Amino acid sequence: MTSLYATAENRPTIERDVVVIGAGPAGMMAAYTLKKAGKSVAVLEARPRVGGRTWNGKVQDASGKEHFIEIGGQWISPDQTRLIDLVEELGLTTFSRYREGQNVYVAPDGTRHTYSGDQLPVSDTTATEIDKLIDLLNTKVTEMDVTQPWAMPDAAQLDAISFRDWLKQHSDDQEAIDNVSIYIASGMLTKPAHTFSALQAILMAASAGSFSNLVDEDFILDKRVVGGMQSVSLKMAEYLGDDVYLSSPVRQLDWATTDPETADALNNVAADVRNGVVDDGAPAEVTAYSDTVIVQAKTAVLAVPPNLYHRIQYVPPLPREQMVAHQHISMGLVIKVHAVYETPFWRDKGLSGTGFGGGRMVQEVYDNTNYGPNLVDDHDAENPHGTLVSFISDVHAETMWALPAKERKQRILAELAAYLGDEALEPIAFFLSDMAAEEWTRGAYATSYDLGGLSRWGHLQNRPTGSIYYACSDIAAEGYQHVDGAIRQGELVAGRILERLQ
Ligand SMILES: Cc1cc2nc3c(=O)[nH]c(=O)nc-3n(C[C@H](O)[C@H](O)[C@H](O)COP(=O)(O)OP(=O)(O)OC[C@H]3O[C@@H](n4cnc5c(N)ncnc54)[C@H](O)[C@@H]3O)c2cc1C
Repeated sequence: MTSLYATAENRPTIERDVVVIGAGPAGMMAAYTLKKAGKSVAVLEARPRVGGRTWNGKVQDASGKEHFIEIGGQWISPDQTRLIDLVEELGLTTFSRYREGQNVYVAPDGTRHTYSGDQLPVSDTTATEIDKLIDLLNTKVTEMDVTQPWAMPDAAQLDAISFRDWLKQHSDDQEAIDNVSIYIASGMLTKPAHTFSALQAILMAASAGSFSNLVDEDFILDKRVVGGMQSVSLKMAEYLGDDVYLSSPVRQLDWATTDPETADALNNVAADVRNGVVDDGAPAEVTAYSDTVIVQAKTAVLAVPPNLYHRIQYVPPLPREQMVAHQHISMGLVIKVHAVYETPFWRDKGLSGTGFGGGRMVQEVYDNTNYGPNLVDDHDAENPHGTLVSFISDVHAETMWALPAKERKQRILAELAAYLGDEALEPIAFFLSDMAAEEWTRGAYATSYDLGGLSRWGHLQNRPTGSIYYACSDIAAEGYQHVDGAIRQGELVAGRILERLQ
């Protein structure tokens, strides 16, 4: 079969052992591991940069000074050991998030309370309910094998009930539910708690080791990479050199021959791969057609988020179960808010910059001041600036994008002021990360299944299709939806491919 992409002229055709599609942390790690093991690779990346959802960015203040920000993923937690080791191997260093002083809690009635430690300053009854829900979730985590959540004995039941309704089954304290819910709904999956299942929520917690780890912001938001998380992919790109092809979206992937037995002459249906491909994962001939280069290889790594699988035309089409499953995976939605101030004024007031408020538009805020210097081009100089980061998830994000820019900014800054005081109303620079507007991502932070989808189709997500291997943080076990998960996935598929290419 031919198509526009297969027949377009003026592109070189190259041959490699493996073609990697997507230069996010997962694709880069796969290519880096394969090349170190002596295999030839080509990485085809749609964007004009590597790093995917990790992105070292800048924002300008009124005087023209540029301040460093991380538009995408940035934090590393202590359990994310594969990423921690890689950061060291690549010669990068990390620094800790500022967390000295009191945290702030804004209660449902709008009252503001300061506190220290993990325990939110709520009533004793609500505190007991929160502890009960956390214990329940921790128990469910111990029952789950994070590499196969669908195999949990009650997987189907847990996947048939929304996380919100599951919490409601176990508590009637709305403040407790809101404050437990934020760690997974707005805080991680960035979808409303009624749109994903309890099983999906338990997977999120299990992938971080326990639900308690998600609640502990000192754990989950522990460290950042000096110079930004995108540096991890940039360093691997240095090693890969000319093997990375930027601005090269893959439009078509030829991966198998059709199965003549499935042709239906009576209804004029051409042969397809409905019977599946025997020996999935075995090397075969694949051809990836991108805008700048055509790569012929023995195997392909599809390292793009699952919501974008359908952007590629597969020849022949993928087997029916994959085509069905992929329709039930979607991106969450979150705005990452960056506000830069003359100084980290909250520190002078004895505040850490950390704030929580379950049910509010801005449910979490943190001190995100950079390591040492904050200016993009002034790496050695000390400077006084401070940065806050906060997040606006799902329906709240939609509400914000519907507003005129000026009103949107005022509404968001008023939320920051509710936590840290009126000084928050006057940033010198302000930026909203909007990965939903990025054609090659289309949301944030990551993808998850519809209600019922994980137990039904999860078992397919890591299984190769013919000679196509899948790698992405969104189908990871440990480190699910995080850079660590992407790195683990890249390394895992590289290992499997190396075994098959022997
Ligand atoms: C705002 C935000 C904040 C986050 N915060 C954190 C955090 O603090 N800590 C953390 O660990 N994680 C965080 N994450 C998640 C983390 O960034 C992702 O889990 C990680 O980047 C996923 O890596 P990946 O390689 O699997 O996918 P991606 O990073 O999405 O990379 C996929 C790549 O594939 C490319 N691509 C897509 N389609 C094609 C095609 N057809 N042809 C060629 N290339 C294609 C894309 O351009 C992209 O470069 C955050 C994410 C966002 C968006």
